[in-house]
Amino acid sequence: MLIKKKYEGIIFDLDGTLLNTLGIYTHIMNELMKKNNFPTHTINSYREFIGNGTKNLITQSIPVKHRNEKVIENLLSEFCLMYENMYTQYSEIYTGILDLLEELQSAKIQLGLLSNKFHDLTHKCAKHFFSNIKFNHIIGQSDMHKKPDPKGVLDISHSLKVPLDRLILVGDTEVDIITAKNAGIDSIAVTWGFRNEEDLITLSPNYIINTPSDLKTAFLTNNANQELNLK
Ligand SMILES: O=C(O)COP(=O)(O)O
Repeated sequence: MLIKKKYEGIIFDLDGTLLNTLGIYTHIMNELMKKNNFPTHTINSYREFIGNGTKNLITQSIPVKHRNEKVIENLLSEFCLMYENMYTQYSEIYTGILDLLEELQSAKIQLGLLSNKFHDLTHKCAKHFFSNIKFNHIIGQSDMHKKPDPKGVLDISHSLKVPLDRLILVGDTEVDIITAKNAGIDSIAVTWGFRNEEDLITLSPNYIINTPSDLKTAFLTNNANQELNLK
C-alpha cells in the first residue's frame, strides 16, 4: 500500500498508541477488584477491556451480577483518584514515539491528541510524558467527547485549521478506526498497542504499521511527496 496524500495534521490516540498504560490500568484495577472481593484479571484481559473509556473497562472487569450503576460509579470515582495519584508510574512511552513526535513537530505537521481517557487525566499525561511536544489540541473523554463519536475529530480539525481530507487518525483499537470512519477521515492502525493485527485488518483502516519508525518514514517521506510502501 502507498501513502500518496500530503497530510497536514495527525490525530493520535493516547493509550496503546503513544503510551503503554497497561501496567497502570492493571495495577489500579486489580487493587480495586481485591478491595471489593471481586476476582482479579490478567494483563491480557485488561488489554482487551481498554479502549472504550474507563466506565466500560470497570463494567467489563466486575462480575455480571454486580454490574449496577452504584457499584460502577463508586469504582469509577476510586479509579480516578488512584489514577490521578499515580499517573506518572507504571506507564511508558513506546520506543521511537518521542523521536517520531519531535520530527513531525519539526516538519510543521499539526498534532492533535484524542483519547477516551478522562479529559483532565489525558491533559496530565500529555504534560508529563510529552513535555517537549506541542499538541495543538488535546481532547479526552467528557460529556461532550467520546470516541467513536466523531465530534472530537471535527473539533480538532476546526481548531487546527486542517480540513478533514488532510487529516489522519493514528490509533491501536477498533474504536479509533471507527472514529476516523465516522468523521470521514483516513486512519492508520498500529500493531504495537492493545489489539492484534488480525483484528485490526478486519476494520479496513487505510494503513497498518508495525513500528513508530515506519510511521516516521511514511510521514516525513510522504510530505516530501515521495511514495512509500506500507502494509
Ligand atoms: O481509556 C481508554 O479506554 C483508552 O484511551 P485511548 O482512547 O487513549 O486509547
